[in-house]
Amino acid sequence: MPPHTYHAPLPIVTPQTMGRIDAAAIGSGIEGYRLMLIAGSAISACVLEYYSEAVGAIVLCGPGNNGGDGYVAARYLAEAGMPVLLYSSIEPERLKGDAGRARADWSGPVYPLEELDCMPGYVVVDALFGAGLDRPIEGLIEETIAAITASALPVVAADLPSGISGRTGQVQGTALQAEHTVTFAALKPGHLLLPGAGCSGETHLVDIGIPRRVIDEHNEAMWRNDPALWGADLPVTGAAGHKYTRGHLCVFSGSFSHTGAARLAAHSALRSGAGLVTVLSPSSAVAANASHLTAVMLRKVEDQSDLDELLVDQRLGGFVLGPGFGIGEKLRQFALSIVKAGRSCVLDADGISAFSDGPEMLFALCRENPLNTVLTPHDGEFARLFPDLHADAELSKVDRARKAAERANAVILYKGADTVIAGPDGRVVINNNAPPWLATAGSGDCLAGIVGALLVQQMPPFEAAAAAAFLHGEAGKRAGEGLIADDLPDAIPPLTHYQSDNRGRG
Ligand SMILES: NC(=O)C1=CN([C@@H]2O[C@H](COP(=O)(O)OP(=O)(O)OC[C@H]3O[C@@H](n4cnc5c(N)ncnc54)[C@H](OP(=O)(O)O)[C@@H]3O)[C@@H](O)[C@H]2O)[C@@H](O)CC1
Ligand SMILES: Nc1ncnc2c1ncn2[C@@H]1O[C@H](COP(=O)(O)OP(=O)(O)O)[C@@H](O)[C@H]1O
Ligand SMILES: [K+]
Repeated sequence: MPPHTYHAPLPIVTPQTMGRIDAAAIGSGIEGYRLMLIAGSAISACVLEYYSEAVGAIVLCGPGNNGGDGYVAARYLAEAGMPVLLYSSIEPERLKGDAGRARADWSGPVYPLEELDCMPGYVVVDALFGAGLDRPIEGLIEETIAAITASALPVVAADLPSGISGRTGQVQGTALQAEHTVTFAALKPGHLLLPGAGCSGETHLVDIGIPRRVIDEHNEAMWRNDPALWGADLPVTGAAGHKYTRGHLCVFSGSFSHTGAARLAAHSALRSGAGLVTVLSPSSAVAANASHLTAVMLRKVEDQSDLDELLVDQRLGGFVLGPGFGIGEKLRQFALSIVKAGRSCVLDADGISAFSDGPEMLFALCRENPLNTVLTPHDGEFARLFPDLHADAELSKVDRARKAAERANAVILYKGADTVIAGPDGRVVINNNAPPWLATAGSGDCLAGIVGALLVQQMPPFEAAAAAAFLHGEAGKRAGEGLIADDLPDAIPPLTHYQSDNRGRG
């Protein structure tokens, strides 16, 4: 793809903000049509790079500037010698502004969309809708998308696959499935959130001449997860360090038949640099845990008085509570006393579900002890803790995570193939390095352990959660397809791979 790309961390902006960025760039003297020419040339470059053997290109142009990109791409493809068939969803004379100019510069025929023939061997350029899609697709365009989908012709999308909301990643009526999406100036949430991420195929971000300064001025405190965001906050093990300077994490085990989750988290925490990790086990499970643990330590914690005794030791910097623990009053009391004691706390799995019927006390304690707590819900757990946010169809996953973090006064690591991490201060990252085979039992327990390990090593919680999601994804890639959760801890890459200076932080 073209050499014009931005350095990490990559900002993500909603289409609405992208419109403001376009306007600001144009207002500062950059010609709008010039931006469109570069956008169209990047689309044609993508087609030529990946589909040089295609019989020709079918270019579908819509009613706005996305259609304008299509006309420009069509012209460059034709100039490169590729046969082009261009179809328009409106009478071409109705195109205005830059799109009208792009149409005027296209000297080939324009066919009405009704005449589309999905001939084998062609590649489709989708320039129907981009940032301006604002309602469900229906009628002729819906039929067109169905015909292209049925034909299985490869699709290169301009900016966004038509039908995908750039703001939410949701399908508006129907959507095209692209193999490549060429987008401009900044990623949109729809490229990274499901199902948009899946429909986008491989996304190429192209610098069309809008200065990074202009993009940064409009930043929405949202980035694609990248070490440039948190590499400078990773713990550094100095030569004079010892195990206590690397932090001591405690992981609560469940009862006799629910002990594996805690051990996965504990093992992952050690591999993520925690100096010491102790599994806290009820008496019924001490023997089961003892028979499986070596480097990880073990201590009996049966009831609140055992925990209170433990909390006196200030070196125990953080706790992972929830995996395999069981839902009930005991969990709630444990969680509240840890947060109250000002210790770092990762609440995962049952640690989240246990508060379904009344999270207010937890949230209030988190407000009193800010920057201590990370909640790691998957979608079902999120729905239990934040049912109103989950049910609000207007909200994107980013909006939901952001509102939840603000309400809970805690960092929310909202898991899934499109994991979103949000801080109570409004910062958001979307993680996109996780391979699909991470969806395996126990994988989330490992993630909770990584978060806990980074917290006890004094990493700020938003950065710790973002780094943990990234390390978890990398571990999944290193372990490879077919992994089981037992493989993950040993596949966690060394933190030093990602350490950096403060260059990219927003
Ligand atoms: N200089 C720049 O700004 C640059 C912009 N660039 C490009 O511009 C794109 C944004 O352009 P855009 O704002 O014109 O929006 P776009 O996606 O073409 O669609 C808007 C049209 O669609 C219509 N419409 C909406 N939903 C509909 C539906 N369901 N069914 C039917 N119609 C529907 C809506 O109609 P209306 O609501 O007015 O009836 C309107 O006419 C951006 O994605 C990028 O590709 C690049 O060239 C770089 C420089
Ligand atoms: N399709 C997917 N692609 C990539 N990662 C995924 C996918 N589905 C789930 N994950 C990740 O796998 C982990 C599963 O965690 P979780 O749902 O808590 O499972 P468990 O409780 O069995 O450990 C999460 O980190 C989640 O983000
Ligand atoms: K498009």
